[in-house]
Amino acid sequence: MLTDMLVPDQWILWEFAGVSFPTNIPTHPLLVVDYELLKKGDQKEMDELWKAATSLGFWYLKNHGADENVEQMFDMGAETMDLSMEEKMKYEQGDGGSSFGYKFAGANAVDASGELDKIEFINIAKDDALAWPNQARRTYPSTVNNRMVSTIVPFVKKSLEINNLILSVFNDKLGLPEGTLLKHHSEEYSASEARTIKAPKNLPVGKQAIGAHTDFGSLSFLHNRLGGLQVLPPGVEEWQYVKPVPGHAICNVGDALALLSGGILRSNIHRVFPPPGAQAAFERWSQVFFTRPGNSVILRPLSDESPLVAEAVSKLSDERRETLTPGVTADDWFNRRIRNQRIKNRSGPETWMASRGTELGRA
Ligand SMILES: O=C(O)CCC(=O)C(=O)O
Ligand SMILES: [Fe+2]
Repeated sequence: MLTDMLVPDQWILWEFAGVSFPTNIPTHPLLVVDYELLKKGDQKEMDELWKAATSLGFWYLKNHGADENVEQMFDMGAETMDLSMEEKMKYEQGDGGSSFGYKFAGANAVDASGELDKIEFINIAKDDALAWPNQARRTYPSTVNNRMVSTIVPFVKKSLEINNLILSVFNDKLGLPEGTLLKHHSEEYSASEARTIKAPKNLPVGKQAIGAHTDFGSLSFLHNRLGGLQVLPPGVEEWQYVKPVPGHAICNVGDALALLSGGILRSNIHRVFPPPGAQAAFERWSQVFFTRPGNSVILRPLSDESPLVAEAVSKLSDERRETLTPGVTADDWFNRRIRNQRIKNRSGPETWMASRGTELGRA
């Protein structure tokens, strides 16, 4: 098993050469999937992707061709975060359960105690990027508008191409009628979005920058440069860092695909800590594209469309089957999770519990 995992002993930092990831902390290797091979329909590569997505639910993706787009997104993010707080707050996502727009650091809880998150981010709806210069969902700061054509639309399109190919591989592996998963993700407005995240430097050691969570949507295409991301792998009691590796995106399955696949695809819990060791002295930037189902898609296992899903569901405990069959729309699922994370909506630990997805038992 270990032979086909990447365990990088030697790697250089993306932007901060000379300040290396500590060697004395627990890390978790990920399988590596080659996007170029996936595109060619390489069977072995598709098997590798399937293995990763059904075991940990996280993998590295190389040869994705998006690095330049990501660097431009970081530039857009820096320009946006440099705006005055007053300006940024004009575009804040608010407490109603929508995630598009700006989120200030401390707007969300990171756990049941109500401790505050440490990151700010800007979320741009896929629907707005694709509708530009028309507005689909909301307005954005000038720093976003100015880079919509040069930076954001290309990043969104590239991310969609990649995540859609991965969806089509999953569609085949699950034995779903051709185009089922794509249809569930591209026929109507959705919560799909690009997110640029900034964590300030010198955060208090041992505090969560982003609380433990499973991702809300279907697929996350993540790019970070400094350590901090941690996963809690199945059967393990210790959180482990995922190393950022040059040229390798980090991809993971979110709750929506776990639900639609009857738990065959794994949505694994993760969180973000301040960068480890000497890396803590730097700002931490990450860039994500989240593919999420169309707003009206009902989240429940696609048993009627796939014997494989039906069989998986038949083997689940009653409790697990219930968790995986919320039977609500993707819009409601997403809105509930976002809304109950917002500290303004908190009445007590129960608000945090109401923000949970498939983490139950592991969070
Ligand atoms: O910043 C990271 O490395 C991960 C971010 C993340 O998990 C998220 O935004 O859902
Ligand atoms: Fe996440």
